[in-house]
Order: sequence, then structure tokens, then C-alpha cells
Amino acid sequence: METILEVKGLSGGYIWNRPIIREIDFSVGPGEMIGLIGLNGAGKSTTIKHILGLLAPHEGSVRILGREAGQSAETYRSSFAYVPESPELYEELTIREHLRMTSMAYGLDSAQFEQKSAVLAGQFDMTNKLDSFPQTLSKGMRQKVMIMNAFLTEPPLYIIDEPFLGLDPLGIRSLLELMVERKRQGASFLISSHILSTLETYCDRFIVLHRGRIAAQGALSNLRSQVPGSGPESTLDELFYTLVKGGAS
Ligand SMILES: Nc1ncnc2c1ncn2[C@@H]1O[C@H](COP(=O)(O)OP(=O)(O)OP(=O)(O)O)[C@@H](O)[C@H]1O
Repeated sequence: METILEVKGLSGGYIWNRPIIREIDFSVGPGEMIGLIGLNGAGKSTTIKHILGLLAPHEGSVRILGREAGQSAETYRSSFAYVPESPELYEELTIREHLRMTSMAYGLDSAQFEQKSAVLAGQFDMTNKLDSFPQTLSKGMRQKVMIMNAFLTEPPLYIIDEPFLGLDPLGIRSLLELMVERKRQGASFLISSHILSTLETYCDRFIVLHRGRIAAQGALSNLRSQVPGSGPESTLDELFYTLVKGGAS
């Protein structure tokens, strides 16, 4: 099976030779949805920053479609879409202008832009906000703009950091529907979230990060066989609790 994302022996962090994450190994195949879970400070966002190419590995490598970030920054960048934990918007651009900028960066023509942005705005109840500026939007609406931007494009990989925070129940439902639809079309997902019940329902496999290392990974049934004392009915929440009950530090 072709690998979309491959993280191999990755150690890294913010200060050279003082790694925060260590020996991280996992891969994501086409059409797979992977949940990245861990306590606050476990290293999820740091791992994601390495995947985005914002941090350089101290050891090991990160490849998307076989390429490292340093090899061809532009090709690497266009192979994924990223939804950050907190909305990052340009205050001087309207929502429509944000979407247009993304569509230009990813090479959509104006007919595709008009059609896709109208559909997404409808799905996220944002049609009447397209000509608004970010400072006039609520926190959840700003998060919806980040999601709409990411889903305007159709890359092989979506990297989504805590997507459900701040979204109303309809927004969460729209996002999940969109993720399932894109997954069905073959897209892959790496999703970091603390909402374990939702991840359990939607993800094929899980990576449990604890104190910067992978404590366990696999499908729910694999995790059950790795976690002592668990049974065939153990939930992701129960398995996670057993794996990390020593606390974050
Ligand atoms: N910019 C930074 N500079 C230095 N250290 C950082 C920086 N950002 C995070 N850290 C440290 O890296 C460690 C891992 O943090 P990270 O943000 O990856 O955790 P996380 O698993 O995403 O947590 P959360 O669930 O709270 O988002 C923590 O000890 C944190 O203090």
C-alpha cells in the first residue's frame, strides 16, 4: 500500500538537541483516518509542527508522498491542508478573500472557487458572513473559516489539530460529514483531539502519545491487546486512561 505520511524515528522539539518528542514512528495510508491523542503537553502539536515542516527533525524523518519538507517546500506544502488549533486569519481580508487566496494558492479556477466556496459556506452556515471581516465573527465562526479554507482544496492529506473546539453541534456535524466524504474519496486524515468518543467513532487507528513518546498505537482492537486489564468492550477513553494514568510529567 502506498504511504501518504511516514514519520520514521522522529525526535525533535524547539531547541536543538533538547528533544521534546522522541522516536516517533507511524504511517498513514490512503483513505485512513488516524487519531493522535495525549494529555496536555504530551507532544501532539510539536509532532504536527514537524509534519508541517515548521520544525526540523533532530533525528529521523517525515515524508509526505515520499518527499521531505526540505526537498521541495512548495510541492510538500501543497500535498496537505492544515487546520490549526486556534484560528489564524488576516484581519484586513474578508472571509471571501481568505477563500480566494487559498484557491489561488492551490490553483483552483474562478468557477471552481465560486462553486466550492458557496457549497462550503452553506454547509457551515456562513453564507451571510462571506463579506465580513474576521474581527466581526465569533470564535466558532473564525474556526469555521479555517475549516472552509482547508476543505476548499482537495489534497491527499488533512492535518487537523483539535477541530471540534469552539464549533457548535451543527458545525461539528458538518465537519464530520465532510471528513467522511473526503475519506471515502481516498483522502487521509491525521486528527489531534481530546474528544476521544468522537475519535473512537470515526478513526481507523490511534496513536497515543505520552511524555513525548508513543505509548501505544493501532486500531481499537490492537490497543485492547496492548493494554493490560482491558477487555473486548474497553472504550478508547478507558484504554487511554490506563495508558496515561501516571500523569503528564
Ligand atoms: N514554542 C515552544 N517552545 C518551547 N517549548 C514548547 C513550545 N511549544 C510547546 N512547548 C513544549 O513542548 C511540550 C509539548 O507541547 P505540545 O504543544 O506539543 O503538547 P500537546 O500535546 O499539543 O498539548 P495540548 O493538548 O495542551 O495542546 C510541552 O512541554 C510544551 O511546554
